[in-house]
Amino acid sequence: MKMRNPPVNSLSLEFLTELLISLEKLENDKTFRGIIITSDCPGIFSAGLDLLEMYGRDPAHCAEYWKAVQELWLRVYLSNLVVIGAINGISPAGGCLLSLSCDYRVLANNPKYAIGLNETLLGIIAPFWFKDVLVNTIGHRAAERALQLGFLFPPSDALQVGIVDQVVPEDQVQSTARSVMAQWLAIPDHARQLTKNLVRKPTADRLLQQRDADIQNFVRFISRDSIQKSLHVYLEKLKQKKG
Ligand SMILES: CC/C=C\C/C=C\C/C=C\C/C=C/C(=O)SCCNC(=O)CCNC(=O)[C@H](O)C(C)(C)COP(=O)(O)OP(=O)(O)OC[C@H]1O[C@@H](n2cnc3c(N)ncnc32)[C@H](O)[C@@H]1OP(=O)(O)O
Repeated sequence: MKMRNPPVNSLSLEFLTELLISLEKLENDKTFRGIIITSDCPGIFSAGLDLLEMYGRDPAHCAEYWKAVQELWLRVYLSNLVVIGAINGISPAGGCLLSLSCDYRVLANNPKYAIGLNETLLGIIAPFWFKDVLVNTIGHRAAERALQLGFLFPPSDALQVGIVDQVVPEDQVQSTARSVMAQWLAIPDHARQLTKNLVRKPTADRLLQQRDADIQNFVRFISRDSIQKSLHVYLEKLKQKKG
């Protein structure tokens, strides 16, 4: 699955909906046993959640958006398919969550391709289920530092901390992802799927048990004047960077 939402593969409501529909189709087609998620935007896996879906929007829109974000995460995280991330670009915040929700992550060795939950740098916080997935992946202490400081790990650090499973030369990302897929597909589906569910369900259940409350919390938080101001400042910084 090649993500194509130029210029930066931001996860807008429309793009999330497209991804959800595509994933559902693949899940329902029994001829598919695995997917490799990668990007068609040069140098960018995904810029994460679309800031314009959270800035200057009314509460109803924010609620609809957050529901779609939850939905995509649950679908990827709990997918019965083998999901491999072929991460061929930078993947901050929501882009990192998407990567972390794969069963295996292969990152291209380019110092620009940083990965991490950088929410605090935007003046916002990573929701508890983003945090849970990071803690599950790199452990409590490393996650505590990474989350507070908004670390974006370059490939060598990403491998060391375990946020990705493999770092390979850029031209080998897709072929490596395909070899990894072959290894994973050698395992009988029912055994692998039940095991995946056993490991991941408790984390997913934490959100499933309070989805509506999570949406309300998000809407309340994102609608605060101070948070809207932080988003404004961050968006201005992105604009000014262009010069
Ligand atoms: C109680 C608590 C309850 C709940 C929790 C509450 C809140 C938490 C909510 C959400 C968590 C947030 C998760 C996220 O994912 S936030 C997004 C994080 N993403 C980033 O920080 C990346 C920002 N982008 C960049 O750093 C660069 O754009 C990038 C390195 C990806 C690419 O750089 P490049 O130089 O190639 O392109 P740019 O010129 O910077 O960008 C082109 C164009 O795209 C716009 N852009 C970039 N990123 C985003 C984005 N994430 N959303 C929307 N738009 C984006 C950028 O502004 C440019 O636009 P334009 O100037 O109009 O061309």
